[in-house]
Amino acid sequence: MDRTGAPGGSDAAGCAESTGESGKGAEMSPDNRSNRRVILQVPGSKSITQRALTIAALANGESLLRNALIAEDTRYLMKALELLGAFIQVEGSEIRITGTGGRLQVPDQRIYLGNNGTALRFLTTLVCLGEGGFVLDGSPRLRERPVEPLLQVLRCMGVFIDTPENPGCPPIHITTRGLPGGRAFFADLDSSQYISSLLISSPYAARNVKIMLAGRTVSEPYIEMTLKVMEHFGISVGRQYGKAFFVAAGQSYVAQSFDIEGDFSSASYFFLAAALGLGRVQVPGLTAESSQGDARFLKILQNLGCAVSWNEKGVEVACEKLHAGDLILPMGDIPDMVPSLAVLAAFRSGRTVITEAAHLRIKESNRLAALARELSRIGIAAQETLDGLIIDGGHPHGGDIETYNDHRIAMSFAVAGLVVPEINIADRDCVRKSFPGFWDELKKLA
Ligand SMILES: O=C(O)C1=C[C@@H](OP(=O)(O)O)[C@@H](O)[C@H](O)C1
Ligand SMILES: C=C(OP(=O)(O)O)C(=O)O
Repeated sequence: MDRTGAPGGSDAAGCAESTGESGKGAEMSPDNRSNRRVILQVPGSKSITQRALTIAALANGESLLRNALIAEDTRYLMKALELLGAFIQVEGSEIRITGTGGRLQVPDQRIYLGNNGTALRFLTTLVCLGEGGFVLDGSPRLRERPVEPLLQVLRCMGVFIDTPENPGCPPIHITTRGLPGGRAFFADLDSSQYISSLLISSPYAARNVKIMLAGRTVSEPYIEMTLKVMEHFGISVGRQYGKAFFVAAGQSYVAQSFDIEGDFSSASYFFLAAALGLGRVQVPGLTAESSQGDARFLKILQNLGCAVSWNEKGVEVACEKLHAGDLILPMGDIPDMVPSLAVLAAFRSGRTVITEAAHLRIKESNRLAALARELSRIGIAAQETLDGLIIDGGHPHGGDIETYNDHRIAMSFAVAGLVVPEINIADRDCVRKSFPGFWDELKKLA
């Protein structure tokens, strides 16, 4: 299936159409809010910040990251990288980081990562570059998030790894004398982060690394993003048809200045607001040529009738009326967009079938279960399937929303709360993971 989402493409397989009366658009903006222009700021991309931090921590010399995300996840990662020997200074959204040159310090404590899945996966390979014993650990939820496919590959290369408390999950005990390198096979993965992790640290392995992918790989745009950030810091990776990657041994990253673009995942909540008729939303700092796969959410909105326009500052999204009708949307490549899409589906006339999204079960919460349950709390029929959700749009009403300590559940339902009175988010603070300023920005739409 074509997943480009280009207008006229088959991104939205099904039979969406503009019905004139039955769409919810008219009801969504009873007070003509859809015409006002609201400028909303988003922080730097979480995924790019975490790649740049990890790579800069391996580089020789001082890197400067501008417009970095400073939030709970990146703070946990920075603390971890400091324990491993990097020197880091934060001023506003700028991070100066002096790398280790790949010579890691062995911390005298476990490395605690909260619920930062990306950092857990990235550091699992990175600590293998050291000499000694390392323990990676995190919150109770992180202790349920799997790393086993990556551990198997690292064990095959000769690293000693133990997960004494929960098989394949943190705490991860790693005893190492450097990353030996060699061949790595992955099949039918539930996270792209294993591949990004191996790619990032492979230049420092003792031998060349060849990564081969068989079967299904999820969240593929994140692998491209990894390659792009590696390239920025001076390392290019050989590849064959997107299914094999080759990293030559004996290389090192070169410290760089790096401007980090705005975060499309964070911006999706404001795009959602525009789609629900809450204003012409402008988000500066985003680029149409982004390596962030989540930019595809805009294509989905366009296919549903929203107007998306770009200028040199960023993007503007506006929506008079959403197309009604049944849709099938495969979301395997952009899992973080599913909460935003699910809330949109709740307000749209017709059935939305979200597929290829089984990996949402291993995120900050089991997002498929969480979304089905919370949508039903606001009166929307939503059913979990093997690999996604079936949502029948309708007329959401108020309700108390449980967040499961998941920032994306909180932020997507918060936007629903701007359309429908009395949607109360139980734990507002959980947005600190990726977007501490979220509530202040959202106020501009209220
Ligand atoms: O590499 C990354 O920065 C990420 C990859 C995705 O995870 P999976 O590859 O585990 O789906 C995404 O959900 C996560 O928020 C960030
Ligand atoms: C899944 C996410 O992050 P991570 O895997 O890094 O915890 C997310 O931010 O939605």
